[in-house]
Amino acid sequence: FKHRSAPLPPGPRPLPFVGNALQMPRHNIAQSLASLSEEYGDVIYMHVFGIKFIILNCAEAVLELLDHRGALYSERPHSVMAMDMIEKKHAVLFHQYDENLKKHRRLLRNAVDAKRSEDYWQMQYAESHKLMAAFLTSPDDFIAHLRRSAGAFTLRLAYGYEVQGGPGEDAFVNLAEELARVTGVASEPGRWLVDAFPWLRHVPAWFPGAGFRRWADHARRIIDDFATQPYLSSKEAALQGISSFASETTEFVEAETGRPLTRDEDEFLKWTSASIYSVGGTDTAVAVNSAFLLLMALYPAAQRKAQDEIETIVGKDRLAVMEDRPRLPYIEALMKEVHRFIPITPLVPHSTRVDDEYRGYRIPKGSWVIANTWAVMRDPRLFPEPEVFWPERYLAEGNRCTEDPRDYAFGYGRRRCPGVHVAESSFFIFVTHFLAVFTVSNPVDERGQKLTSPGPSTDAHISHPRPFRCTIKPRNQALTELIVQLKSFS
Ligand code: HEM
Repeated sequence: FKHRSAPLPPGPRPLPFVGNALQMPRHNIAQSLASLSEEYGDVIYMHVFGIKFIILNCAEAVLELLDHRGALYSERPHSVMAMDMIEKKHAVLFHQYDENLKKHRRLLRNAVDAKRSEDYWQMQYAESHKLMAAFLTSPDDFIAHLRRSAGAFTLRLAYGYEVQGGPGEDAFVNLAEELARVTGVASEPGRWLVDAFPWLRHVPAWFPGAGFRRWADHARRIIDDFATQPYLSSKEAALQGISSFASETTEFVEAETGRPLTRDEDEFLKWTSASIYSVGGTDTAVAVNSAFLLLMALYPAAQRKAQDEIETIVGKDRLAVMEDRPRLPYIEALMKEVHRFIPITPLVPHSTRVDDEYRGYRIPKGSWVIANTWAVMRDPRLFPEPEVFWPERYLAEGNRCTEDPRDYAFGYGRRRCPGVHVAESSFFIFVTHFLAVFTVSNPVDERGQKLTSPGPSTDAHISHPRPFRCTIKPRNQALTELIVQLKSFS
């Protein structure tokens, strides 16, 4: 009762019936929500057609609610479109916080925790060699190469599946791309009227104006194909002696129970495996690696400094390995600064099952409690002069900033990303291999206009830099030859 009498957090004045629908930003959403703090403070309330949003624009509020009060704030917001109509509720990312989710996360942790992720280094090097070779052959297609490479790694990890052909040629990689598109559209907050009026879901698909139902049917088919087909392929791979997350987890559960997987367990593991490939490694790796390329093209002094460090510590005639990582402090700082400057998951939605109170304000149960990670990364109290791309800020030669942007970039509390170790080793390998072999320069936008800053990224829930072109040129003859050789062995 105490909570019910507290006022809601401040926010833009709503209109009758539609609430804040007209003030809810549609473009550059994270930045626009962050700018509301000037008028309303760090914790903001808005509602759109009855859906309640609490926007958290500072680290203190994000950590207090999503981390320290994690027992209350680990739900996902209920979205009729994303969860019911396209039945993504089976998917780990959209799962409610219950015993099943804990089980999914336990299985994932077993496979990708800090220690186990070392088992994948060889696989990651091999993929990186292929990626560097593809950059040598057709550097302008760098995004397609990044996408293929990320898909290849996660398909191998999750299912033991080897990607076939070049960019755009593998059916599973194409499916993942379609899935990323579908998921982004389905989960945009407040986009679908059906979220406000759940009874609309019962309107037949042929009914005029019921386009959302047809769209949901299409999305459901994509998601089913996506979860099922590669999972079936993992069983074939296992028969040929190729192990994977899916096959090793099957063995693990069967050894524990002393019997084959039941149908329900098989279905369950299908969705855990799908989370590695869908939520996990694919779209995120493309986003973070392309953010890195764009930033290196924009800030050549930082690129040069990173290349010098690699040449001094690793040398000019081999590629870095994970054991080199502790000896490359500038690279580590660079990776942190990429995560800070272009956060690829700028808005992270959680929800709460109970009414709560924070700073004297009421947090109604069921609200979308959105961590604005973009705002945290641009907070001058944490990162002085946040608009400056400055990896040195984390080092003794800079201002020894002790904040690590990765504490925010991978989410919060009990829903924090389970794939962080695999993600960071992939990123390290990409950064060091790329900078040893290539230099990137001349960033221009789609219309050929010179870029001088990264500009806002896309508004999808995994946010990518907007399309850009750049020049990627080899800089080291010996390593170029090495890449060609390694490619021919793989
Ligand atoms: C640069 C790469 C990555 C970034 C920035 C990233 C970031 C995130 C974020 C922000 C979340 C939401 C956390 C929250 O709700 O508080 C998340 C969830 C998740 N991530 Fe990652 N991730 C990355 C790579 C990966 C990889 C490689 C895997 C798998 C091997 C993975 C698997 C997952 C899964 C399964 C979830 C859902 C967890 C849940 O809802 O409980 N991610 N990630």
